[in-house]
Amino acid sequence: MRNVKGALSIAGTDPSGGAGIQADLKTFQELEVYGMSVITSVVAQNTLGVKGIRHLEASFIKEQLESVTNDMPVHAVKTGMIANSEMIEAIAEHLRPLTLPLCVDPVMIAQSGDALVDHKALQAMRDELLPLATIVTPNIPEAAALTGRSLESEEDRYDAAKRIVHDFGSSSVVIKGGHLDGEATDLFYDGDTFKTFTSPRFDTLHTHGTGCTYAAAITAELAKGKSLNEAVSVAKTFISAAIEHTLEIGHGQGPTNHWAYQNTKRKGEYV
Ligand SMILES: Nc1ncnc2c1ncn2[C@@H]1O[C@H](COP(=O)(O)OP(=O)(O)O)[C@@H](O)[C@H]1O
Ligand SMILES: Cc1ncc(COP(=O)(O)O)c(N)n1
Repeated sequence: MRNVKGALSIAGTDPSGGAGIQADLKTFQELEVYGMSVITSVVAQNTLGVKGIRHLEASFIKEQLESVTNDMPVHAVKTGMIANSEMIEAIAEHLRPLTLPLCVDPVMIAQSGDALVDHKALQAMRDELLPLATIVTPNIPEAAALTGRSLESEEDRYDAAKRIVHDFGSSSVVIKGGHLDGEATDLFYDGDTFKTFTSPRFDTLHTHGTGCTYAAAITAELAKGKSLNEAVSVAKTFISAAIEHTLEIGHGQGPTNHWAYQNTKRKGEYV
């Protein structure tokens, strides 16, 4: 078998292609990692919002997981939208013995404001999934929901990062700064040191799937054996290019540009 690195996304779908499984597979491919996917929920959504959701049974999610991990080269895993505690428990039970690098993107609501998971899932996320996470990637509202505290100040963000690592057991966390004002600054903490990753804030409405894409880029880099610091650094560059060179498609909050990173790297500038 050739030295192929593989990444598995366990998430919901987005038929408009900008978020969920679809965004993850595009991101894995752009970072030259073989992408695989297990679907948790089928979502009818686009750049204007969520119209409907059909959840798959936890037992069938387990069957999908077994199909992939019993046969294919999985070097890192990402979890995205997981709608209820039964799914979370089944996924955690399968992942626990595999001890693979795991990026947990604690998806709760879509950019449109539509809820994607039920409230019981939050406790299961804390109890079952966060202790397995190599890194967890909440945005500001998700970090507030996980810690049960509001994140108004910079100090609140530092405290939330410490709580997620020291109380919930994740090896590291990056609290994403998309919901802040000013520069787009993400706060990384690995239980020992803090590090910020900053980019200019691009003035655009089209940020559908930014969190998914960012977490998928981290997962792809972990699959290649990169360190957490290197993985987050590449993901930041990847998502910044994807937002800056927006495609301006869809009638609402459009998707990011998943090929902007490679295009810019190959040509020195985006062409
Ligand atoms: N307008 C923007 N300009 C530049 N970077 C952004 C912008 N919005 C979000 N980001 C970056 O995109 C990544 C995803 O963050 P965020 O949008 O907060 O996640 P989510 O989609 O989960 O809400 C982070 O690195 C964040 O800093
Ligand atoms: C299946 C699925 N997963 C996640 C999101 C959140 O996307 P965003 O990154 O815009 O918050 C979404 N809209 N749909």
